[in-house]
Amino acid sequence: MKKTDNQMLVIFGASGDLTARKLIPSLFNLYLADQLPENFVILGVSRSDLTDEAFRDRVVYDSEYLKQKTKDLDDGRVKGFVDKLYYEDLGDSYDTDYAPLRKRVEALKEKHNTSGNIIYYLSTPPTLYETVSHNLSNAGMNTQNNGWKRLIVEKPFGYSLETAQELNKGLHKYFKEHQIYRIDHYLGKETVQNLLVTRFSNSIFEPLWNRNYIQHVEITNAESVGAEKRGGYYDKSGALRDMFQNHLLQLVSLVVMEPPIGADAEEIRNEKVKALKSLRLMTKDKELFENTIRAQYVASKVDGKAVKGYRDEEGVDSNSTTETYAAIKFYVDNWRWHGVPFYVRTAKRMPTKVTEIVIHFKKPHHQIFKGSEMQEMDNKLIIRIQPDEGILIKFGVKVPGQGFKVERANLDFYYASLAETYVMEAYERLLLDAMQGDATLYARADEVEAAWEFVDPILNYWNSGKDVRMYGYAAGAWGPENADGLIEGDGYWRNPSENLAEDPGYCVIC
Ligand SMILES: NC(=O)C1=CN([C@@H]2O[C@H](COP(=O)(O)OP(=O)(O)OC[C@H]3O[C@@H](n4cnc5c(N)ncnc54)[C@H](OP(=O)(O)O)[C@@H]3O)[C@@H](O)[C@H]2O)C=CC1
Ligand SMILES: O=C1O[C@H](COP(=O)(O)O)[C@@H](O)[C@H](O)[C@H]1O
Repeated sequence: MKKTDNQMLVIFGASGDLTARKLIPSLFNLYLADQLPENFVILGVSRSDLTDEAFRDRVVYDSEYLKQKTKDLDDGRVKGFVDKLYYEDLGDSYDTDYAPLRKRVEALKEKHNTSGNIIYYLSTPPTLYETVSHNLSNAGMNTQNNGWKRLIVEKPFGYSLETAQELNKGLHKYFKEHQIYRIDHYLGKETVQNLLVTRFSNSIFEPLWNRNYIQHVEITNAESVGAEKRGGYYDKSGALRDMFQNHLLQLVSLVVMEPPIGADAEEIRNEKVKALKSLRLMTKDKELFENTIRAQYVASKVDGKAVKGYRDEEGVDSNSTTETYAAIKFYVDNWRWHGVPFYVRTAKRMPTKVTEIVIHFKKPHHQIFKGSEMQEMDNKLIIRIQPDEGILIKFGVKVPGQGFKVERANLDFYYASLAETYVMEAYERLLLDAMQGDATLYARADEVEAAWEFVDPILNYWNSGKDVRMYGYAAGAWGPENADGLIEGDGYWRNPSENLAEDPGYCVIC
């Protein structure tokens, strides 16, 4: 087991949604699992006027999640965690003198013997990332003389290639790259990490993992929810920025990358950057027109209940041209993937919540078993990221009896079958990694920029004012029909159900 130094976690934006919904519950779970260091303190920081007690009430005692979680726990366990929580009010602005904050940090360090190791977690709006870093530096709080200092930065990391580059430059004025941890919570998901293990710890997949055997790769990220309470944020972002540029291109990079020489953070991230840089940029209007689809959900009924259209959501412009659905077809220009199309789609208000990667293998070159079913008989490797996490291989078997009727059978593995094993939540895993100084599951500056480089031309085209179609799709449907045309040459989108084992997909026999 890796060692976790004694340390302090300072969360900026601690009065916000992310702190209450994700960060504190994850830290609490780490505490229950005895994963926190012996001497450890969490200091929440923001502009809200809160005492330590009010902060503790807000993020622990009043939290619905923690109420459930602590229901059957003895109070001592809860109190043990709560005693590690403190709060510091910054005043009217994040752009202020951090001397009082420094004094508080010093006092807590002495009181709890946490040493000078500190993680600063920026859970504020992104516009404040550089401001906070600058003021930490002004107060001498980024120096590493008396212990390491790390900075965790939330998404979104930039709004475009240019803004991401500016942000990287801004942060690098105050922190070295090895101190910066850019969070992408998909990398904290167990099944996403398992993608590396599936590819590089088995000898049966790697020989097939290339253009000779793979027909196409399909990635679906579907959410059944709409913009919810984040309409204001989402309307300035859209599906491409919110999900595709970060989480989905991370998945793509793990599928595309070459085997790293080891499991070290830099080795893995070097390969991921190379993978992202090999995505073929689409720059001409014609290719952007042919290979990208955007759409918005419109009002409909889901399970008999009326569901609002996107433009009627709270915080969303009633003439909004922000996409809630994006489907992109692209190629990877390298030796391994030449000519293999990748189809990636992400959307809100789909029939179910599901994320999966499907590797479609080529059909046998020569079919000796005849019959219409054989047209459908390609092998698939389905890597289910969520829910019902697992891996499934579809392959043909003979139906007992006369002749050679072929049916498709499943070879599968489900994480749920590991009932005894505790599977950490993404934020738990990522927080623990940062505490231990392991950046493998965090995005590096060049990785984020390479992803933006691919996405920028698509966004520019969509926002060019040229006649780019914004399709509509009924809330609760699998996106616009026009998206079928995108994948047509390679079949159809696999519209998966929540349960992987029962999912027949679209094929004739599954
Ligand atoms: N919430 C989520 O599910 C997710 C959030 N993120 C990212 O995490 C970060 C935090 O998210 P979340 O907690 O939802 O954000 P919030 O909007 O809740 O903001 C966090 C805190 O920042 C302060 N703040 C908000 N707006 C401003 C402003 N205009 N100027 C100064 N301070 C402001 C507020 O604290 P105070 O007024 O007390 O200073 C607020 O409580 C964001 O970067 C977000 O993009 C990423 C993925 C998911
Ligand atoms: O980063 C984000 O992710 C969530 C989806 O995360 P998941 O772990 O539930 O798949 C998405 O709803 C949100 O819009 C986006 O900002």
